[in-house]
Amino acid sequence: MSKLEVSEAEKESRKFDSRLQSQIYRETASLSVPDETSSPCLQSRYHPGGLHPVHFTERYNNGQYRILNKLGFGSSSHVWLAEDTTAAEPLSRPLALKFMEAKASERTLEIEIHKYLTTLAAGEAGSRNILPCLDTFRVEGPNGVHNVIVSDALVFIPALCTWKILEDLDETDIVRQIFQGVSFLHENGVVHRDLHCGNIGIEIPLFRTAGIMDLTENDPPIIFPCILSDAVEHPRSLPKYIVQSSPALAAHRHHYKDASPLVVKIVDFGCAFRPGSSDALPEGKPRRTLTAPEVTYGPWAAPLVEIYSRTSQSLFDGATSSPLGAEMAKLLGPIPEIYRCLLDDNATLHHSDTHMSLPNESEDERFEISTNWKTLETSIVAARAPRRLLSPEDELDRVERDTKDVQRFLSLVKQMLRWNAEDRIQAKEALESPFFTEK
Ligand SMILES: Nc1ncnc2c1ncn2[C@@H]1O[C@H](COP(=O)(O)OP(=O)(O)OP(=O)(O)O)[C@@H](O)[C@H]1O
Repeated sequence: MSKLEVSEAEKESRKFDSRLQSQIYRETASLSVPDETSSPCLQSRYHPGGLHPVHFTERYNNGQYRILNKLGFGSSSHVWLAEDTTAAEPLSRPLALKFMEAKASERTLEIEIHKYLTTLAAGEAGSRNILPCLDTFRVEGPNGVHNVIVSDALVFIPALCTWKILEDLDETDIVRQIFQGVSFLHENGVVHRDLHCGNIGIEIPLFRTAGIMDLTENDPPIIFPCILSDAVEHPRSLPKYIVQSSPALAAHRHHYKDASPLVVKIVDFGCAFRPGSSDALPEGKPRRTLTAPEVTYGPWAAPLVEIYSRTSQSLFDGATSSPLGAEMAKLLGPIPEIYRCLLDDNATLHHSDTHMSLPNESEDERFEISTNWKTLETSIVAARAPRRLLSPEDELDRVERDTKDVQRFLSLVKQMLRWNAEDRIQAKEALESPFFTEK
């Protein structure tokens, strides 16, 4: 790189810093404080064993990665947007740095599995649907030693739902690529165990070509200073300010208009494990509403329904008046004896038998279940109505087209929602389903 180029890059970076400073205080004045920045949250997350206090423009890994914004947070980490200051490309590619809590960093299975998947033959069908781990390093700070995983920054399904961008994308292709990724994981002996929409990222070609500045142009960081009334000195374990997560890479719909070929990337191997290996089952708890009943952790068909209905609403919410088991029974049929404890939301299931005899459905129950599937079909077709107003004729055509699609989609979902694990369709078989082949 020539001297001139270096100074141009520096200039750009200074421009960004001053833009950041002026935005920070303007934004904090006008916004209400979101959950992640509230003080109980602060106290519970920044302490020895907890999160590392990360600040803008800090550099990590011997100065290589420079922090620009916050992308998100999960149960055991927070994820930051960064650039690689040593990269040879003229435009910085957006990177995600996942800083794990110090306590969670003692368990290294996530990194081990992530690296293992990254090293598997690139090009193997489905491997491109797993987010590669580009680098890892460790940071020592006031709260302990933290593992950091570096990967490409992506945009996630919940953000696409919020911006109402999913309808501009080919959702069938998204669902197909999720199956390809899951099939790749299973063929390589890895079970993800926490497949929710927040772990399904999308990469569009623009992410590789535009550079960080363009991708985040209208998305200045929003921060909330940490003002501690009774603290004489600011504790080192706490950050000086909390940054609101900003998942907005290229937040404008026109960026997604010609977004193909978009690539789905499955992320977060914090709950993943390799059955049959000597790995201990990770401590992380997947969401009850999404994972299979035999592990009290239910069917991953749920995030697919969120995508296809474009609502970001889970198939089973687990928060209504009826317990999770009763919600599932409305679609899967009478609850087998062995799962009756799912009728008590606080109960935990202690068995690993995946085959059981199913109770017979009465005529009334059969009718009720098929009505419930019909209701689900109607609600997904309605939720798929486009933003722009259609003429009555066009709306009729749309409903007819979507009804056929949704019926094919739900017939696949039905094959995933079975009490007996052995009766469920495998990810590989699903790729041959009419939902994909008859489109
Ligand atoms: N590569 C990435 N690019 C952009 N944002 C990301 C990336 N990876 C993670 N995020 C954001 O950070 C959030 C948390 O990440 P992740 O799920 O890996 O953390 P976690 O602590 O393991 O969370 P949980 O176990 O609660 O799912 C994601 O839901 C997403 O919003």
